[in-house]
This record gives sequence, structure tokens and C-alpha cells, in this order.
Amino acid sequence: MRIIKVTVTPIAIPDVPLANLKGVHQSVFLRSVIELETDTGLVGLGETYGARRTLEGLQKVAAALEGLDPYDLHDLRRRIETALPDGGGINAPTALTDHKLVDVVYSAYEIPCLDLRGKEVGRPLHDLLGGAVRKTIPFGGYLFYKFAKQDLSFGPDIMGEVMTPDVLVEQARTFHAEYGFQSWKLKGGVLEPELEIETMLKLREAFPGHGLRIDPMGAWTVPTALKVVRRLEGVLEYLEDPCKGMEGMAELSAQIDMPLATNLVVVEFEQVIEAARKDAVQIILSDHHYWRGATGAIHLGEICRAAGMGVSMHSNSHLGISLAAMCHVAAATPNLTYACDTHYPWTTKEIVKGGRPVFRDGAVQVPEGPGLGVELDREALAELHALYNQAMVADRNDTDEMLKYRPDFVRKVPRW
Ligand SMILES: O=C([O-])[C@@H](O)[C@@H](O)[C@H](O)[C@@H](O)C(=O)[O-]
Ligand SMILES: [Mg+2]
Repeated sequence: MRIIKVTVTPIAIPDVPLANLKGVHQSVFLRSVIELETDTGLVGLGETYGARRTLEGLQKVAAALEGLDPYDLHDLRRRIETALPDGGGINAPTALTDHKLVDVVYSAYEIPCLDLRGKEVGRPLHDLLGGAVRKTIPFGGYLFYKFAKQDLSFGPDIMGEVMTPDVLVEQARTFHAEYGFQSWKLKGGVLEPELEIETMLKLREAFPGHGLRIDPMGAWTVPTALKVVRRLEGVLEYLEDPCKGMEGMAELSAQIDMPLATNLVVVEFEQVIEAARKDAVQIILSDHHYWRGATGAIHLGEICRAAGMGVSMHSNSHLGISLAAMCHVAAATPNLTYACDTHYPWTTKEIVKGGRPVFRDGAVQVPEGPGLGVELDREALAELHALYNQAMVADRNDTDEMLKYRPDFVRKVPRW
């Protein structure tokens, strides 16, 4: 089986103004859909980021993949490294380093290679990743403070303005009624810490026994984070990225018992070792979109086990190909004992046949069909590709978007 054709389709999906430390989501979010066709008539699918640097990286590599054997991931890596020396000369306003770009592009092509293998042998992806230790994958409801949407050109708003603890709890109740989530993550770093503490305490009251987390993305100084920890002791299952950088996390970690999690200070395998040595974090958020694909994410789980750390799973705005891959990775990561993050409730469109997946009690059944177990809905893909061309948004820029809602906004890390 050899690759004979590579198609990368950029798409835009209507989004709503979800707030974070950097600013707020634009009116669309961007994704790239990857199709690898083989000489045996199979098509492998993948979904990853759609911002310019990733998209151009994927496109540069596409031509170099002709003739690739989807079973040879070392060859895939070599081809990508050769096609993207020093970041492939792609300049775009992004935090994605040259080295990470290679990982992201590799991750994006690794999944469709695995999808092809599964399709060829007629086995679900999790079987190729060591087998499923669970078939029901729990997800956490991802809660955001948000503005009421001003620009409705690409799609309607969801839930209007959510800028107080009480309205945030209403958001969680709405998601609970629809998806049945049993745990919750709040994107923090948006309101004063006191209000975010109040929000978490109100969530605890509204959902006794549910897992709770908050992720301010490095918004708090160590003394501020310490105060928050004191108030939320016994309330949170873990605290995600409260402080900036490995040093800030280590300084906080040394003074508290609450586990710290990260998707910001540990994004490379080498950093796992540093984080363990400094005891800076106790839980790492895996993500097959940048931890060297599904196999890399499984390796990360194993390294975390060896380092005595826990594993949880990170998300970004995404659709069903990505969600299916997350389910397979989660199924095959024994020590992934927390509910995975997902932005899915904020997504109104789908590109896989059969539409939106079913969430029962916040969990999704891992697909059992060959490979990823999802099929591409070409009409839906064409519609979202047309939206990409129409929206004229090539990069994510939450900070510029925020200026439309708060003209005096200044991006600052830490903020409090
Ligand atoms: O969608 C967002 O605004 C999130 O902040 C996302 O971009 C992050 O990657 C993520 O959810 C996280 O930091 O955990
Ligand atoms: Mg995070």
C-alpha cells in the first residue's frame, strides 16, 4: 500500500466569542482536513489546526509524501524533516516554533496513516495502539466566559453574554442537560481571580461530586495562585497552568498539595524530564495534534507513568475526525484517568457522516469501524471550505478580536 495522492482542505467553522487570557475567539475557527489516497483505493483521514503556518507546512509536505508506505512512520518523519528545514521558511504570526511545526505536521499525517492501516486490516484504530482499556470515553464540559456575538455573518451566537459566576453556572446546566457531563473545566484568566473563585465554588454547589478544573493559562502570579489554591482546596481535582513558565509552576508546586496540570509548559518530550526533576507539574495534558500523533500521545502516557505523573487530554476547537482520534487515543492510554477536554459543544457543524456524535453522561463510545471509524461528509466539507474562502481569516488572533469588544484590552501574562 503506497500513498498516491494527498489532499489538504482548509475549512472555517462558525465560532462564538469565547474569552481567554489572550482575548476572545474570532467569528470562525480554522481547521485543515487531510486525505491520503493509496494505490489500493483506500483514503486515510485526518484533522488538525488550520492557521497559516500549519496549513502551509502541510501543503509543503504534501508533495513529498507520494510513494510513502503508511506503515513506515520513520520514513514519514524523515520526509517531513526534509521538506521543512528550519520551519520550511514559513513566516506567520504564531507561537509555533520550527521544531514544533514538524511535530504538528507529523501528527497531522500520522493519524491518516494509522487510519489507512486500520482500514486495510479491518480493525479499529485503538486495536493498532495496543488495544482499548476502555470503550466509553468520558469528556469534561468546557466552560467559557463569553461575550454576546456582535458579528452574525457566519453563524448565530450560543447562549449570549456569560460574564458572571451565576450565568456561567447556567451555561454548565445547559450543557449538562444536553450532554450529561460529569466533570467541568473553566477557561479562567478572564475575570478577577475573586470572581473566578466564586464561579468554581458555585459550580461545586451546583454539581456536587463532579470533577472541577480551572485553566487561567498562566494569568496568575505565584502569590495570587497561592491565594486561589487556598480557597479552592478540596474543590478542584487539578489546577491547570495557573502560573507562567516552568519556573513559576515549580515555585507554586513546592508550596501546595493540589496537583498542577499543563498544556503550556510541557509540550516536548524533553520537557517532561525537566518538569519531573523540578516537580513543576503532576499531570500532563496529552494531545495527538502535537504530541507526535496517536503513537506519540500513547508514548507520553507511558513516560508520565514512569515519571509518576498523571495524564489528561487537551483540546482545541475541533470537529468529528479529531474527536474520533481523541477517543481512540484515550481508549488506548491506560493511565488517562481524567475526563478529556473537548470544545465540541461550541461547534455547530460536522464533517463526518452521521452528524454529531452522541454524548451520554458526558461520554462518547469509541468508534468500532475500521481505522478511525468515521467517514468524510464531502458536502459538509465543501460547505466549510467555501466558508474558509469567504471568511478571509488566515490566522487565529484572539487579541485583535478582543479589541472589538474591549478597545482598551492589553494582553498581559501574568495579569493578576
Ligand atoms: O479555545 C481556547 O480559547 C483555549 O484557550 C484553547 O486555545 C487552549 O488551547 C486550551 O483549551 C487550553 O489551554 O487548555
Ligand atoms: Mg490549558
